[in-house]
This record gives sequence, structure tokens and C-alpha cells, in this order.
Amino acid sequence: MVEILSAAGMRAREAAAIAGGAVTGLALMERAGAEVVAAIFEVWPELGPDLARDPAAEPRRAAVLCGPGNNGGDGFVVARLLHDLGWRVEVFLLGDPARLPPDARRNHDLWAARGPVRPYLDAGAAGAFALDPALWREDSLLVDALFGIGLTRPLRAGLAAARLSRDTEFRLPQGAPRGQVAGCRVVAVDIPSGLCADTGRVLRAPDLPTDWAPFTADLTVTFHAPKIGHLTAEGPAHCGRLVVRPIGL
Ligand SMILES: NC(=O)C1=CN([C@@H]2O[C@H](COP(=O)(O)OP(=O)(O)OC[C@H]3O[C@@H](n4cnc5c(N)ncnc54)[C@H](O)[C@@H]3O)[C@@H](O)[C@H]2O)[C@@H](O)CC1
Ligand SMILES: [K+]
Repeated sequence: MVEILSAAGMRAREAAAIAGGAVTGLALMERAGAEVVAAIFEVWPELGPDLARDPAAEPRRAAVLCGPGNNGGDGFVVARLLHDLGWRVEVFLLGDPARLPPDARRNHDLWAARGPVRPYLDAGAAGAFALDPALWREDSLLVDALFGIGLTRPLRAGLAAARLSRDTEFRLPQGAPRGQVAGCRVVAVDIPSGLCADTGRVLRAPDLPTDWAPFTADLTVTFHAPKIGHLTAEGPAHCGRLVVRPIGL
């Protein structure tokens, strides 16, 4: 029988493994990020490390959106691994690096030795996350690592920022279209940000525009077991292809 977990159930698994000394949180995060990258290449082998690729060819591109918790930490791992495979990676952080939890902070710092961390939102600005649509292609990746199973409060308008899905425009929070990103592939780390892992519903604050939706992923890579939110309510419409990968729990 397939095991389906709540957020609390997943946390209990992780906590038991860490408390039993079988693994550290940092090792779990490294595995989670590595499994996301492995799943990307498994689902889209045409994106995989290709030693025969023309060294003069333009590198593939990824934008990684990292949130303020350990989901963001997974994102920093993904960014580092793709970078080290020769991808051109842009990283955006929602929040203050100094307030990241320790494992996420460690992976932030490992990334920061490789490239800049740009703000996902600018104080007072409509939104800092913006990519030049001309540079984004069908083999580019947008990695959504803003929130995972730790999304506990309703999303407010200011945080909802850009919405992006394949073949649609991406928008700033106020809804102004910013351009087309033709065919860019969207990968959600653990769960598309904005969905509650226990209900599959978007956690909406009253000020969230009614037409706002979480990133619609082409691929969602979750860890150990599917969560209730992947399979119910608004979950299936936002997850795209759901891949469950082991992380050693
Ligand atoms: N050891 C671990 O706990 C592991 C966690 N992993 C990853 O970590 C994730 C869980 O990490 P966390 O528990 O840190 O949770 P998240 O990273 O999902 O989110 C928590 C952060 O989001 C903030 N937040 C919650 N709701 C918000 C809202 N509406 N608006 C703004 N901010 C909000 C919280 O204040 C907190 O800073 C998993 O989904 C998975 O991706 C994996 O790395 C495997 C190991
Ligand atoms: K996510």
C-alpha cells in the first residue's frame, strides 16, 4: 500500500531519523536537492549532463526561487548542483539570509561562494523577481523552492509575487504582465508553493488577488512519500507530474 503522509507525519519521520543518529538534517537536505536534480534528468533526459555537448554552446539556464525555510535550503542545493554541472543559475531569496534555519543557511553560503543571491521581493517595489523573457527557452528551468510543508499561514498579496507557468506570461504581484516565457519548465521542490500539504488547498489571505494561483509545476519532486496535499483539492492541478524520491528515511 502506498503511504501518504501529512506534514506532521513527514516531520516525525525526519525527526526520528535525525534523533536516532541515522542522518543529519544537512545530509537530508543534500539528498533532497540531489534527488530533485536526478528527477529532472530522469523525466527530461534531454536536459541531462551531456558530455558530447558543444562546449561553445550557450549554457542551459535555471532560476531558483528560495524561501525563508528549509524548502529554500533544498533550492540552494539544487542551484549549486546545477551550477556545478555547467548551468547558468540565478538565485532569488525571499527573506533575510541571516534568518535562515542553520542547514538552509549553510547551503545559502555554499551557493553564495558561486554566485549572487538576489532579493525575490524588493521593499516598496512591485516585485524583484523578473527574468529577461528573451533569454528563457524551452530547456530552461524555474525551480520553485519558496515554501514546502512549512507553509502554515495564509499567503498575503505582497508575498505572492510572480506567477509563472509554462506558456503563460509571468506577472508581478499587482498583476501587470511582464512578458512571455515560452516553454520554460517549472519544477516544484516538495510541493508547489502556496499549497497546504495537508489539504491541497491554496492558503489565501483576504488580500490575495482572487485570480492569483501558485506556480503550476510541470514536475513536482517530493521526498519519501506523497503528501495529502499532492493528491487532493487543488493539488493535482498544480503539481504536474509527481515524482516521489527516497532521501534515506
Ligand atoms: N530536515 C528537514 O526538516 C528537511 C526538510 N526538507 C525540506 O524542508 C521543507 C520544510 O522546511 P520548513 O519546515 O523550514 O518549512 P518551509 O521551508 O516550507 O517554510 C517555512 C518558512 O516559511 C515561513 N512561512 C510559512 N507560511 C508563510 C506565509 N504564509 N507567508 C510567509 N512566510 C511563511 C515560515 O515562517 C518559515 O520561515 C520541506 O518541504 C522540504 O522541502 C528537506 O530538505 C529534507 C530535510
Ligand atoms: K516549493
